[in-house]
Amino acid sequence: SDKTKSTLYDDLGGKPVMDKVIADMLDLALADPRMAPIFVDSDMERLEKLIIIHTCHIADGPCDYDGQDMRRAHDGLGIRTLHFNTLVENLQQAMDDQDIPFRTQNRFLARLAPMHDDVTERSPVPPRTTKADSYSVAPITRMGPDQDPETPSEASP
Ligand code: HEM
Repeated sequence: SDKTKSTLYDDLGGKPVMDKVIADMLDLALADPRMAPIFVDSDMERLEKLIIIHTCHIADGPCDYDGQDMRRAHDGLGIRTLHFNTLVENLQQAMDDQDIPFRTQNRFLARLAPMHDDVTERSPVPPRTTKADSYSVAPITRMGPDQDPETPSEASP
């Protein structure tokens, strides 16, 4: 590879800028009451370090992320598309604050967007229990019109 060509990580401003961007992104997320509950059980110091290494790796910086894969890391946290989009907004705000050009921001966001499905969960579909289901099925199968106790048949004494 061409060592004289800058990486996306370089274009984003390298470690001094990106460490600050990630710290600010997490501060913004924790300050948002829709986001904070998702982080309650997390060691934020550890998480910040891992995300700094991971984002550096994603942006072709000089870092090797060997932590959990994204699906496993986020499993069971209840993260929805709303949370994903909010964190992206927090990240954009943090990058704006460091005067990272939009063009460069978008190159980075384009590498994060495909992780949406690994990070988020869909809401479970509730079982379909309507009044119509129980009324139309249960009485008819349990007894026919002849056995209706309210209308004794002609044959009964
Ligand atoms: C592209 C999007 C995302 C990336 C690249 C990413 C990256 C990471 C990384 C590298 C870790 C550490 C994994 C480990 O513990 O080994 C992590 C954990 C975590 N992420 Fe994300 N994340 C993303 C989206 C989100 C979103 C949208 C939320 C919620 C708003 C979130 C909340 C968390 C939490 C709470 C943990 C820590 C879980 C724990 O304490 O074990 N992440 N993420």
